[in-house]
Amino acid sequence: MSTRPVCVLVGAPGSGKTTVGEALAAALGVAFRDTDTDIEEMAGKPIPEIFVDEGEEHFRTLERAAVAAALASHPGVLALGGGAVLAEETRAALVGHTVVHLSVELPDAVKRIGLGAGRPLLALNPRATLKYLMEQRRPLYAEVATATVVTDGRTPEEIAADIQAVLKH
Ligand SMILES: Nc1ncnc2c1ncn2[C@@H]1O[C@H](COP(=O)(O)OP(=O)(O)O)[C@@H](O)[C@H]1O
Ligand SMILES: O=C(O)C1=C[C@@H](OP(=O)(O)O)[C@@H](O)[C@H](O)C1
Ligand SMILES: [Mg+2]
Repeated sequence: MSTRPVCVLVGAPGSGKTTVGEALAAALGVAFRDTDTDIEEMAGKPIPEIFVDEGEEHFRTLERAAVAAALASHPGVLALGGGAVLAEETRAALVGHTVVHLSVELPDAVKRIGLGAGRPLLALNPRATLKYLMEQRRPLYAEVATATVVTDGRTPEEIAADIQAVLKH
């Protein structure tokens, strides 16, 4: 059996990578993995605590390692954290994989994220920070994606069905 993910999900915080990834994996009958969960297991603490105790740079180091490990070993659906594509090493590692960009515009992302609970980068001024992050990262998501699926105004199940259609092509 292949050890490559059937699909890697990238996109901004609030695009639904974790939620849609779980629905997609269930629909396909494969395992779901989220690098944020792997990082929390590696560090032995939740992501906000990693940011407080060791800082973002350390989180990014763990994230590069978690993504590389999962790309090499996870045969199911893989969701990355929204900032994983900031690393050139990770963008290079994604070449050759089936990478779906879940796109979301600011209004839906803000509604879904709320006050940014559990997302340390969005703890202060979530709307303005999210706007900045989305503008900074949009070209990076486009660079790594082999397909883009629009999520605004759609349910996770509808989005998962769209991704399944993409995977059949
Ligand atoms: N298509 C959607 N429509 C409405 N709410 C959604 C949708 N996708 C995700 N959500 C909600 O938005 C929040 C963030 O979703 P999540 O899957 O954690 O996004 P990501 O992993 O991309 O940051 C969660 O509360 C989730 O229930
Ligand atoms: O955008 C980011 O830099 C981050 C997004 C989060 O994942 P989600 O995109 O799943 O929220 C998580 O990896 C961490 O809080 C940093
Ligand atoms: Mg997530």
